[in-house]
Amino acid sequence: MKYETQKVALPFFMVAMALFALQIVFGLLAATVYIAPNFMAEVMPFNIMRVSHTNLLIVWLLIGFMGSTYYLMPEEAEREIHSPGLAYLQLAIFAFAGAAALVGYQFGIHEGREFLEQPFWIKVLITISYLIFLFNTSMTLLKGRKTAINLVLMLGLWLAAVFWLFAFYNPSNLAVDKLYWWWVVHLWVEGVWELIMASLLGYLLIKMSGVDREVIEKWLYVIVGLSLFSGLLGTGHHYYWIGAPSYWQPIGSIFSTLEVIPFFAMVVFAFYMFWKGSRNHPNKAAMLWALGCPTIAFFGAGVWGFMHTLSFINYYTHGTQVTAAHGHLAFYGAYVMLILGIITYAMPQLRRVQPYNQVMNMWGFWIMTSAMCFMTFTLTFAGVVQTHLQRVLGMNYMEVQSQLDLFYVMRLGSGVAVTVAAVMLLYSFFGPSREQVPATSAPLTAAE
Ligand code: HEM
Ligand code: HEM
Ligand SMILES: [Fe+2]
Repeated sequence: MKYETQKVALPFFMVAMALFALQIVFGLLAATVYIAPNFMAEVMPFNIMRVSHTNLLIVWLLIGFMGSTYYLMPEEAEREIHSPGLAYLQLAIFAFAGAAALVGYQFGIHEGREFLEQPFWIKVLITISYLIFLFNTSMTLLKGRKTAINLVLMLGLWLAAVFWLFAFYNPSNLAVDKLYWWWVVHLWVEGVWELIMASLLGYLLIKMSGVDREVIEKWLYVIVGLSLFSGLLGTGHHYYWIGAPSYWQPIGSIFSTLEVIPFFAMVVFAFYMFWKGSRNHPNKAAMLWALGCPTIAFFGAGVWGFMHTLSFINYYTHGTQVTAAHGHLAFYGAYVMLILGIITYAMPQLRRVQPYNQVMNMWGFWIMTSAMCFMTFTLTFAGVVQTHLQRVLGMNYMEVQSQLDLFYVMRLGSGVAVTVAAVMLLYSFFGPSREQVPATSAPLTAAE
């Protein structure tokens, strides 16, 4: 760690991981309801488990993005963070807002609108915290060195704030409501968050592969261009059945198909850099995440997204378990693995015990990734059966659900495996350090 204020990232990573653990707990509860419908019905209805699960995911990913930004910004900008005090303050506000939302949900206080259920005043707190974060990191950037990595990262973070503003606009006409709802939900994960993903991956690749910055920067600009070009009009794949004009059928189908390209480019980018790179970085676990993230993102977002993105296919699959399968693998590959990778890379340096508990971390990687893939397969099979029975044969929804029990049991089983892997990862991040720096490994240079 070259700069003192990089350590600001540590509490962000700790809070993010605590919320990740909670997210998984709510996922397990919701998955149990699928098998035993009355499970906890009196204490916590399914919709509350679900909203807690999805909101915790988004909140911890955002906190993870913030921590990652604080971690890399000093190295990229070659100066200390503008104000560490502001960083701790905005984390406290954000964590308080997230916790208040979560507690409120348990009492049934929410505004509906999937993912944007937070009550108005909590949205305001989130906005304040995020603006402090943007101010703090932008000031650091403005006064320091500008690189493609920190510029693209900040662009992604700023654009995320711009689209977040549409969360405050909730028209009473349901069709118009949905139209703008997707400006947050789709344009984040299939637009501006991709800029965050590409730049954070670029950072890991520069650090670990030793490839020239110029090469990485060129790729970065291409990926940014491709993401925005395809992702903006790709929103049309959510406008098929909400009362929007019919020209969205071809526009949505064509542009969302193009969305696969930036995800593919990121896989090629990562493997090519490691293949070209000369450096033998000691943190093998972080390398595994840096390669695994774009790979699983390509399958989850690219392949599983394409599966149901053409309007004449989506006509049948819309809102079935196929969607849930895609939602899980895409979020996991693109954003969960990204943050886990950054933490795997940064933690040994933040704790000054480089590298450590790598074997445990890599087991966590393989178990969690296989379990998420297995969960995706079970939900995909469930979705295909559901689509056929419900949308082709016209069977009643609940009757169809009773045919899908086996898949739901297997989904819960893979959820248990994810939980085991999460415990291993948390131990590898925060537990006592096991491994010493092997004498033969490359010495840590300032470039680490
Ligand atoms: C990392 C990137 C992505 C993430 C995190 C993601 C996540 C999600 C989630 C959570 C949903 C469900 C939304 C809801 O109705 O509540 C969804 C829907 C959808 N996604 Fe993605 N997605 C990503 C990329 C893509 C890509 C690249 C494509 C196309 C190639 C795609 C195609 C779709 C389609 C067509 C739907 C609507 C499904 C339906 O009609 O029920 N997604 N996505
Ligand atoms: C890190 C991994 C995980 C991520 C990124 C994730 C993400 C998501 C997302 C985005 C949704 C909304 C899906 C949609 O609207 O289509 C969702 C719903 C859900 N997740 Fe997860 N999840 C994860 C882990 C788990 C685990 C371990 C379980 C437990 C088995 C689980 C069980 C569920 C259930 C039951 C739902 C509700 C599905 C429904 O409404 O039908 N998730 N998750
Ligand atoms: Fe989308």
